[in-house]
Amino acid sequence: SGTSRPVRILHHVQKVAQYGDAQSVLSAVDSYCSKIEWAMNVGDLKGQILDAVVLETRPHYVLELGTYCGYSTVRIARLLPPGARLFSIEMNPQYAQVAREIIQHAGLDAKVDILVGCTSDLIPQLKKKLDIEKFDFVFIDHWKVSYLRDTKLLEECDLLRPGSVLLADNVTCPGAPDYLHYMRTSPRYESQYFPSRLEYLQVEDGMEKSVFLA
Ligand SMILES: O=c1[nH]cnc2c(O)c(F)c(-c3ccc(F)cc3)cc12
Ligand SMILES: [Mg+2]
Repeated sequence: SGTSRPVRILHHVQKVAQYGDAQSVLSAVDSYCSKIEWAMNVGDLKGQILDAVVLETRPHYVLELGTYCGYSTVRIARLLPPGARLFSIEMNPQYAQVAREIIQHAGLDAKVDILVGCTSDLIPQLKKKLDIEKFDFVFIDHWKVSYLRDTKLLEECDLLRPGSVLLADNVTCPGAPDYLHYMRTSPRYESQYFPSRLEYLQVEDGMEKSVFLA
């Protein structure tokens, strides 16, 4: 087929979702991906855990690792107060472009910046580039083998403060065992597992919430 899966998702959103209505954008993605073709969005079940953690954290500065089509970006940004900012890093330029258009359709583009590149290259540049001191909330949803490396990079770049919350998707499926072990044994974090299901399927998955202590 000529188009990519993300482009087909974007076209569905543009066809059925109400412009400026973030919830209708989320519903359009979820209905497309549960009925027509699966895609690696965090989905509605794990999305409800994400919502709860964002509401509880009330973050001003948010970092997302892994944008894909922007589903979780919309999910988070719709809950942010005016003035809060979300920076999302995506290494695939095609994904990033689709995400920008889905985020714009949701009316949330003023709160969101998508940075195209590799997390290991961009994380060390964030303080200088964004004039940001620390992130209050980090959503980790890019590639399981990079979860631990990038978390250590956030620590080394002094981008976390006591109370910063990290939430990681897919810690059970596909799984990030080294990340889980680090978070559950490090004295620098208070970690908690939220069991759930893989997006659009009956397979077990879960999210790990970790609070940086110092
Ligand atoms: O690579 C990923 N990045 C971010 N999120 C993912 C995800 O939520 C998945 F379910 C999956 C996934 C893909 C294939 C499977 F069989 C199971 C899970 C992958 C990712
Ligand atoms: Mg995921």
